[in-house]
Amino acid sequence: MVHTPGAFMADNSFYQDEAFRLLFHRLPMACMLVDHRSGRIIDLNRAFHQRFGWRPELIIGQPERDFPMWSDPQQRRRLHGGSAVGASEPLEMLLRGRDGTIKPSLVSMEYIDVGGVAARLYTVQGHAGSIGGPGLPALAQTDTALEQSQERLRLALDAAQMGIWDLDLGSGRLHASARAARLHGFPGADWEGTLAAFMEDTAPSDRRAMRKAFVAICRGGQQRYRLTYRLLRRSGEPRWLEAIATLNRNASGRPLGMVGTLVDITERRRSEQALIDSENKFASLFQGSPDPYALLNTQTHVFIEVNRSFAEVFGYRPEQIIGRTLSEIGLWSETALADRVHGVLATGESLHNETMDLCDAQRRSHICEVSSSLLTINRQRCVLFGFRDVTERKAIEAQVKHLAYHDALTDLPNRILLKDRLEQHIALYDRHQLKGALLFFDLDHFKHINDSLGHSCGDAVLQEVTRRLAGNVRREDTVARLGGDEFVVLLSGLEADDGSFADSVQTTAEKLRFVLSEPMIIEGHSLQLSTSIGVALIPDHGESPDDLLKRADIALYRVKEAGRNGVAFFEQSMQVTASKRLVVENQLRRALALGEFKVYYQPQFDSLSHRVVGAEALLRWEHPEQGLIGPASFIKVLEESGMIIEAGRWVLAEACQFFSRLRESGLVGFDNFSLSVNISPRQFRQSGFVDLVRDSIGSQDLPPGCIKLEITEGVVIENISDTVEKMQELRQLGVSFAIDDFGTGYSSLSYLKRLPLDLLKIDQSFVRDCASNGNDAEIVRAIVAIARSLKLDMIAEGVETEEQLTFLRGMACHCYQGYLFSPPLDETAFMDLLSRT
Ligand SMILES: Nc1nc2c(ncn2[C@@H]2O[C@@H]3COP(=O)(O)O[C@H]4[C@@H](O)[C@H](n5cnc6c(=O)[nH]c(N)nc65)O[C@@H]4COP(=O)(O)O[C@H]3[C@H]2O)c(=O)[nH]1
Repeated sequence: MVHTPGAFMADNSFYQDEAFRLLFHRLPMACMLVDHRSGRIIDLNRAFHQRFGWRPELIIGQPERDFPMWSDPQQRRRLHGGSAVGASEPLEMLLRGRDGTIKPSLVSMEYIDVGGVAARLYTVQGHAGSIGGPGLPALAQTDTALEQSQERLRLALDAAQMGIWDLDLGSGRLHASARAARLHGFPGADWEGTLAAFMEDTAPSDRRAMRKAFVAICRGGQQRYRLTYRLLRRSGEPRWLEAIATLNRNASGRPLGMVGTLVDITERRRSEQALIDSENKFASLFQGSPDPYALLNTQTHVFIEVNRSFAEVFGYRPEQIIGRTLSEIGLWSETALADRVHGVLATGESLHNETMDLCDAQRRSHICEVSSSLLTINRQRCVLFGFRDVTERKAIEAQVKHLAYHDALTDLPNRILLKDRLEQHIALYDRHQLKGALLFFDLDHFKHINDSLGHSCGDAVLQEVTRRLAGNVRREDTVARLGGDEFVVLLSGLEADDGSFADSVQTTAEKLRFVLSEPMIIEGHSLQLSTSIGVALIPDHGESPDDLLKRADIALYRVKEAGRNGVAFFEQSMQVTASKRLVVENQLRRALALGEFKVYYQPQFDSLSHRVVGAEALLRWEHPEQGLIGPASFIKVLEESGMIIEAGRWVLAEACQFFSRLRESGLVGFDNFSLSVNISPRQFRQSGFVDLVRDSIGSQDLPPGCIKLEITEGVVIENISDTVEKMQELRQLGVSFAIDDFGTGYSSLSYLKRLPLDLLKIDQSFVRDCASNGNDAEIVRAIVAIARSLKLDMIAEGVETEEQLTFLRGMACHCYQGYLFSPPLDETAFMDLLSRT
């Protein structure tokens, strides 16, 4: 390695003591300083350069043994052969100048301590001439030369702000130069007095230490010593002084006196202390940090230090890791990452929160954000690595991402992921002439399970359905849940060439339907599901995910319409029906906006008192071209499209206003007439329904008891507890309830018992043949018995004949509505009828 002087000096940071360097260069004798450990030349002084012509910038950093100055290597070895400590005897040597001349010189070598580092100081004290060169005149030791030399030394000491002193051990008198005296707080010029007087302000503990050291020096063979001590000045801070002294002995080794220098090192101490403080701060930050940290040597790639958190996170004890290399530990298991980190150490490049996969002692993976910075600690260049373990955070992020594309309950792909896969599959099928199918599943009457057995049971059913579907399709197929009880299966990569493609889809769909229909035991309940499946073939039925989903849904709608529990493939005609439905929907929306709806009223007649006791409000559509249309053809569309909410609100308001007009006309009273209004399931479930009823009735100042709400089984089945709660709230206002179509659906007696009902309507489907069909007669009888036992009023609807009425009256059911008495009438006709009866 080639050392440039600048680089070598920078490396020898100990050689930064400005005072020493000044003194070194001002010394009158030629001096050379060598780093004892490396053997490299640290510095040559000015006198050396002048005497031998060697230029410091070419010499500094070179190995001293190769210095061409040594003309005779044996002489050099002799010089080194002396004691390993202290100073060598002066040796006459022949030294070579830069111009090649050989100069006889008196050379001595001394081991000294420079800033805590062992160094060799070569001193050339004089020479007697030169051989083979231009030759210099011999230097006589004249007084003038001595004076000049002393003056130079004084200047050097001044420049280094050093005082000098000497102590005569015989007399105990100490002589201090003016600067040394000033350093001890004595004013004026040179000082002379006793050692005790000079040291008076020295801190007592330091004085004791000095005394001990002095005794040890006198007894031992050591000649030079260095001491630091504090002066406790009355004014201000204590000052730190450093004394470097040489002990003079006589020929028999008895100490005679001492000479030495004195320098104020308070500032140096302060900066040293500041450095220690900063190192302590660094150490406590390093150790106390919750994040793992490791310090590595840039050259050897050895771990110098790791903190507590590092040990905890990566499972190593510090002693298992400190002193070992990066490669030995294998913290970065991936070769590419390890190479990157070796690169960071080599170049000093810094990392900033770079995500890396690391391995702990148990070879477990830790995802960490790694940062690094280059530092110099104890003159060693090292890289500090900081690790933030983000394994958990990354796992959460991955989970959040997973949740965005999966259904939380079943962990199946959700609509977004399904559409994404569908998109990819469509493109793939197109390229490879393959086909696929989209199966849209709806669990028939799943709501019943949720409502009657609770949501946890419903969830368990959905999970079981997931298991069955996933377990009965191929790995390349996708099972997705779109929400609620809607599942989709994407059958992929089917061969397109033979005509049996649709058949095989049909077979798979039937198989899945069968699999789902197998009984399941959920939370102790034995359940059996039936499923409706709508199928869209890819690419036959659509080329985009949205089209395919829509068409599979249309096919599913068809299955539901046909009574559920079946499979239907999409057909173009279904699209036509769906489109027609859409047209009707648009027309209805228009009708609502343009006020084409009307309310008709069908009287309810008490055959016992021969009085009209109420009426049912029935919706009609006055179509501009088709005339008056009954609700049977459009009420379902209103319900499914959600328009029933607005239409229902309008009917309720109309009915209340009509009642108010009837009342004003004096045709009815609050206590002898009630108006029934049909409430659809969707309308009943909407939030704010109770307020809507209260406001509609209140706006006409009607007593709530004159309005009767007719609900169907659909309302009850959806959510019994919510239904009961809402009914009770309205009941408290005074509103009464009738249950329409009782017995036609799934509602059970237990439901009926829980509902706060007032009136039970006998459905016209039972009334129609009650006089001629024994079964229907029995049903009517049973319904009448139930109503009676539950203390409910009764009314029969759809009564068209006297026979029916006679039968009903025989059952003690006297109230009825039907064509026998009157069809539904518009407002005017209804008022006419009232005024006539
Ligand atoms: N065959 C026969 N039918 C008779 C006889 N007497 C009355 N009807 C019809 O029977 C239906 C009785 O109404 P619903 O059972 O509540 O059945 C209603 C009700 O469920 C629903 N509906 C009517 N208006 C509304 C409304 O404003 N809102 C809601 N949500 N549903 C309504 O539409 C259904 C059908 O209503 P409409 O077509 O008006 O049909 C009415 C009425 O015209 C008769 O003697 N023989």
